[in-house]
Amino acid sequence: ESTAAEKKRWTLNDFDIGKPLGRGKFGHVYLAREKRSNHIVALKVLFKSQLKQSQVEHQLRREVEIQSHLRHPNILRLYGYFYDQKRVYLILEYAAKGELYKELQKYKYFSERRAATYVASLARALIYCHGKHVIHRDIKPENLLVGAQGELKIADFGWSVHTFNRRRTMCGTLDYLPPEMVESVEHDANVDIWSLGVLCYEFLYGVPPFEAKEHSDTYRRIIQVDLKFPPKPIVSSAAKDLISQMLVKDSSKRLPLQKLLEHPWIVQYADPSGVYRG
Ligand SMILES: CC(=O)N[C@H]1CCN(c2c(Cl)cnc3[nH]c(-c4cn(C)nc4C)nc23)C1
Repeated sequence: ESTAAEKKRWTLNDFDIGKPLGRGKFGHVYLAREKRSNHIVALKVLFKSQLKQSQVEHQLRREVEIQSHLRHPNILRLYGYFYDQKRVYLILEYAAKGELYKELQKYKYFSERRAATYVASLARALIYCHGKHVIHRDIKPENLLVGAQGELKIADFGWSVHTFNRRRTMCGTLDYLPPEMVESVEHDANVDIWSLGVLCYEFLYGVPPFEAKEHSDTYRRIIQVDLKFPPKPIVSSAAKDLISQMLVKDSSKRLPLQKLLEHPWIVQYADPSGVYRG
């Protein structure tokens, strides 16, 4: 259902612009206040010139289309957008406690309670997305923000896609498909389970599991699932068990997100409110 905010034709005059919050690849994000309602938002300003030269207009349209229709406490709202001669403006929910990766840098790694609480809330957000045939495909600390009550918000749906119905290629005959379609390894919602497993590891150890100096080494470690748990910091075997069930090469054998929420580590450590209160 579209709200009044969705229908309204917004312009820059509707907002008082505040301090810059950060820089995305295609422009800046500013704190802003909508004049009539005094509602605080984050205004993402993108330059059309840069969007054009990077051929990401279609990706941006998809991001807006997808994120504006998602309603979940752990997904950053996109209230609307507008544009002028040179720029496109996205009116986004303001996450009062900022970027999660800065917290991770500050603390090096999170406690099991904090990590499990975050992983459980992300799993719930992804279950919601997958229920709408949306896969995020870019779950990483840089795309996670923290709301006023400490709740996690998935932002930046720049890489999300609607999974088109694969009836044609899944149970239909493959006979008529050209080699490039039979060959291409189609990915499905299970890519987000893998990424959540990588994120869980990074929350607990402070580094991602397949990190290496060279990209080629990281690539090899990923395809070989070269998963090692360092002796420090000390992490429970329950956490290692969960991560091991998510970082599985065969995407159909990864622990389903619903099962993740029933895993002993989540049940024992995640705060049921989905909010880490420190
Ligand atoms: C790629 C990209 O958009 N990255 C970030 C920049 C700020 N932006 C925010 C977005 Cl899109 C929404 N809410 C935010 N809140 C903050 C923030 C709050 N504090 C106290 N410090 C910061 C920073 N930033 C945002 C997303």
